[in-house]
Amino acid sequence: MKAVVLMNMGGARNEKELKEFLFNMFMDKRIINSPVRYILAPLISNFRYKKVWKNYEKIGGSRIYKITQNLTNKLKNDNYDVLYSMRYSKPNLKDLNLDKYSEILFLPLYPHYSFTTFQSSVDEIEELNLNKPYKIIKPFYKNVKFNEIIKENILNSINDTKEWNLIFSAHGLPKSIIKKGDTYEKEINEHVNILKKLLPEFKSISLAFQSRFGPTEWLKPYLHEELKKYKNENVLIYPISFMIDNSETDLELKVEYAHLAKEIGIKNYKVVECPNDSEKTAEFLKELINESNNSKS
Ligand SMILES: C=CC1=C(C)c2cc3[nH]c(cc4nc(cc5[nH]c(cc1n2)c(C)c5CCC(=O)O)C(CCC(=O)O)=C4C)c(C)c3C=C
Ligand SMILES: [Fe+2]
Ligand SMILES: [Fe+2]
Repeated sequence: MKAVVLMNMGGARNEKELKEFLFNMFMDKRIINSPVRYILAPLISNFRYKKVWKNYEKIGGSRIYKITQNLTNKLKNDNYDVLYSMRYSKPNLKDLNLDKYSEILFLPLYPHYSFTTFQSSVDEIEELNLNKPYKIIKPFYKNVKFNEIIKENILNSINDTKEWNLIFSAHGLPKSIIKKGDTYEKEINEHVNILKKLLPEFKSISLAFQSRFGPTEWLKPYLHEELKKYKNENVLIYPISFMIDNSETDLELKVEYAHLAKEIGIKNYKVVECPNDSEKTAEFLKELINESNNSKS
């Protein structure tokens, strides 16, 4: 029997899970590539989780689990089992009982490559030392079906596109990681260009980066700076880095940046849903899985 494993970052449904998530994230060499992580991971997780959980409570915890579980159920069929794993929270890949499968197809749910996301998932797969055939589906931001879903979600959120300024909000990344050869920024720019060509006319279309963390320089423009340009205007945000809604979209974009938008005097501020567990997303992923199962390498 074959298995397909959906892989995602993880998230927090309670305080304990948040502490674990933060600890595991900052212990990942793809996030902090120096032994200083052995000091920073316990420090950041211990000092941050209580304060951050107060914010997570506003959204009742992360939706990443529920949606990933629904998507997993929708993909189930007679030809292969479908499972999911989370990089920084349970179940981790090593917790799944993969021994019983003859072949495995891994599907990291990241549309773009980054050392910190896709490559970190590859690390996790390699650590399993599997002695059976397996494949890993590559980032899929160029996929036509995927981009049709994004287009549809954007257009279903508003009526007159010419009245709205569309901002693609990408999760940020430290510039130091890009300098080491991470292609994330390049792929995000390419993705924005693909989507621009598919979309009708908006008042404006731009790209900004959310979630800067710590004192170093991250990819720019920062979303909080970009928003300042739109006093008395309508702003529609599309969270371009994510397949599935999570605290970065439900809390950061829909609560925290929404609050900032109000302070700035933005007229209307809306955030588009991610592809999530819709029928169309399940169809798209089934196609991606079938293409991969039928390909040689
Ligand atoms: C050094 C810090 C971080 C890097 C680099 C980073 C990259 C990165 N993250 C995502 C997706 C998600 N991140 C999420 C939460 C989250 N991310 C960081 C830090 C970095 N992310 C922190 C500290 C947190 C926790 C929240 C907080 O304390 O502010 C999540 C959400 C999890 C959830 O609970 O729902 C996702 C998803 C991407 C795609 C990415 C690089 C491209
Ligand atoms: Fe993050
Ligand atoms: Fe964030």
